[in-house]
Amino acid sequence: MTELEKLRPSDAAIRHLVRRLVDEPDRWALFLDIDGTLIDLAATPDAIQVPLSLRSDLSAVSARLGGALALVTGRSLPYADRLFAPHRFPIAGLHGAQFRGADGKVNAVVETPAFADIKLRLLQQTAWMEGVLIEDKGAAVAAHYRLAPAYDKALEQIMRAFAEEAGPDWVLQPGKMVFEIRPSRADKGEAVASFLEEPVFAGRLPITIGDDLTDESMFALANARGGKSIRVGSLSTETCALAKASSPSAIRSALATIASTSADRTASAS
Ligand SMILES: O=P(O)(O)OC[C@H]1O[C@H](O[C@H]2O[C@H](CO)[C@@H](O)[C@H](O)[C@H]2O)[C@H](O)[C@@H](O)[C@@H]1O
Ligand SMILES: [Mg+2]
Repeated sequence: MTELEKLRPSDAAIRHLVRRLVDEPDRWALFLDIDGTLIDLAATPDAIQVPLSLRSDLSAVSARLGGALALVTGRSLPYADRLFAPHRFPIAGLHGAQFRGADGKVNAVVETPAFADIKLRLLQQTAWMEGVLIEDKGAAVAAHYRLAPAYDKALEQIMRAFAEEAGPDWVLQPGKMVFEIRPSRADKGEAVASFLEEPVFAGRLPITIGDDLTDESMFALANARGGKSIRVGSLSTETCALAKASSPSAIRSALATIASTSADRTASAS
């Protein structure tokens, strides 16, 4: 059974996507979220598993698209790079606040002493909440409650207060079993807009694929530019994505198919 045949009937948008990317590799640019989109969610941030083939499939798809593939993630740049080493893709980290274009140049918000102090006090104030994990990402911080769901409201209150104290350069970013404080300078939509100004991406239509609230801004950007937006997983909240995919596994199957389909075998992908 081929990777495409493994897809569920509800993954029609993914089959269509594969056809588009195989048939028209010069027309599209691909923007991919990481957690919950490329990689299955796990109990803790460090418990994720990156399938070995995903790295090489991403690299092959990127080559096929002439390099017009970028990762757009809430993770920090160094963390995301480690996940896909030895490959290094154009990437936006911290939900858009860190940016490395196709030319390799990095533009990133740096943490201030005041923000470092907030992170320290956040650790102290949540130390009693068994199961709550604080993920220090430099200029952003995430408070995870996947292992302690009873603390969601208490944690939201604490994070809201710290986000307010941090001032207008930071903003509260809710996500899947997590509250984050991230730089407000750029969101994922603005990051995708910046990529589209680079020569490698310019003139192409954006395809954005994500699974969470933070991805809504890049869905909206893709919709406004005549591209495609795909939300992965079950929809517990409203989304402006125009299509859906059942799971990260469906996205990986699509990438594997594109990676292994040579240009003269286009017809077999449909
Ligand atoms: O924008 P993304 O690439 O999807 O990153 C969003 C956040 O993902 C991570 O947290 C989420 O995934 C964890 C691992 O599966 C899971 O344990 C957690 O509950 C999820 O919220 C990551 O830890 C964050 O830093 C990212 O911002
Ligand atoms: Mg995600």
